[in-house]
Amino acid sequence: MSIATSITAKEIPYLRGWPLVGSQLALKYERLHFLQRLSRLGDIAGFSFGTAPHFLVNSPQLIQEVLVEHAATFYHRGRYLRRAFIGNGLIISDGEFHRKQRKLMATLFQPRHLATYAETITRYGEQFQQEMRHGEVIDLHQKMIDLAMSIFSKVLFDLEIRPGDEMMEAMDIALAHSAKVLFSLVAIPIHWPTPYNKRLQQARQVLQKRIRGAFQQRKENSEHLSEQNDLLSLLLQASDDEGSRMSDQQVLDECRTLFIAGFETIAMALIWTWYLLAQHPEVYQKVQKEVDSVLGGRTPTYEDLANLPYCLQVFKETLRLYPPAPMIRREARDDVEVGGYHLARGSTVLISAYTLHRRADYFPEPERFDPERFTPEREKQLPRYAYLPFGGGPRVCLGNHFALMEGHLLLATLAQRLRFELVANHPEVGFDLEHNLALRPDRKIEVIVHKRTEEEKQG
Ligand code: HEM
Repeated sequence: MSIATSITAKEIPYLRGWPLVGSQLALKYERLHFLQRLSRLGDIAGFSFGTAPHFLVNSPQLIQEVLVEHAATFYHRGRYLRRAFIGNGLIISDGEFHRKQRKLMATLFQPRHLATYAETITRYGEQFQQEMRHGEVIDLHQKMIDLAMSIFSKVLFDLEIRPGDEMMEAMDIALAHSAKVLFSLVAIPIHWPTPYNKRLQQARQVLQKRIRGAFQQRKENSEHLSEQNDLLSLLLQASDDEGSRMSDQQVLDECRTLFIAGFETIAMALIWTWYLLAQHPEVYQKVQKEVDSVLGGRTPTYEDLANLPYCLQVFKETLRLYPPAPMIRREARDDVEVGGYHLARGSTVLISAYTLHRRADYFPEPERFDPERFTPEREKQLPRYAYLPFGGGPRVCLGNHFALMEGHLLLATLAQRLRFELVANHPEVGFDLEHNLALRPDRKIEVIVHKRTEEEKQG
């Protein structure tokens, strides 16, 4: 089955869904499986969902057209997120306002700031490993969420958040809600007094209270702002070429945005990294050999990263197999041609790093975990937009350098001191893309902690 969307345009293969609901159930309950079925139809494939035409675009060339060349035509729709949690933050904003905000916010991730965030990351990493006991069984999933939350709240707001903090649950509710509304044909207004909305409002209040608290504190001590290096303080000081600053409301919206965009993605990337390493001892040994020879027992610094290339390869390969943000969504403002295919105004385009990263023509034996794919020489041979964990074009992830640095540093810090072994007969984990935006394991991942001895380190 295929559809020709104009007389001259090429035909787009099409996957027909159920009458009335189209592919809604498949997208809601078996999203990854459904996206993979679509990707097998070709570089672009259509499916039915609601009244608007929907397409999965799965080739580097077409993705470049959507995200870069026609970036102004394909916009990012996020009105439900806006109402509920983010206001008009960077993920939601559009056009000239987005461009201006992006420029302002890029200053937060300059190398001199990254170097100070690096110190926070390794401090928390060392604290984490010190608290581990040899032989104990831990829930890797929960521990990585706790670690990522502690680091991110420190970097973002200079807040100390410990496991069990109310922020954890509030974030979970916020993220699950964002995912729920993304593929619902009917959205219940959030001011209706349903039990679900009550929980949502409570979560929103927790996030607002804590973020406003940190914000108020900066405002009251504004004379010390320039001495502080957390992202909130930098946002308050950021100014454009004419010297204008963001309004207070905008600063708050951007803080919430950074939190929502950055925390869960990093946490998931860390979980998948350790899960894969526990399954591949030969890769783990190579990581440990590298950290032992470069660091010799000391805590890594930002400057060390250039000398730890294998650790970075491992992290990049993890993001290929399990991209924490596995789907990007855009809508066409106007009729548009993409790769000779005609897409009508109002069409929705999905881009899935999960299916793209499984194209065997770019990643032979795609299900195999193989960090050698990311040696500098081999990475250079990949076509642009074949590897897309952070998206691309004017909306490419703002925190991509930060995220790579955090993964790289934590890998080096922890691998030097610890080894994780999956408990015997651990079931294969599945993916929970139905309840959250990020690619999450759908169950506990239990591992046994091994603290490395000096003999082990000397090989
Ligand atoms: C491994 C971790 C991460 C992954 C895989 C990831 C992935 C992504 C992707 C795919 C997008 C593009 C979405 C789109 O085009 O619609 C994005 C956007 C964004 N990310 Fe990340 N991200 C990560 C970490 C972070 C961190 C740590 C931060 C903040 C410190 C962050 C902040 C943002 C922001 C603000 C945007 C919106 C950019 C815009 O629309 O201009 N991300 N991220």
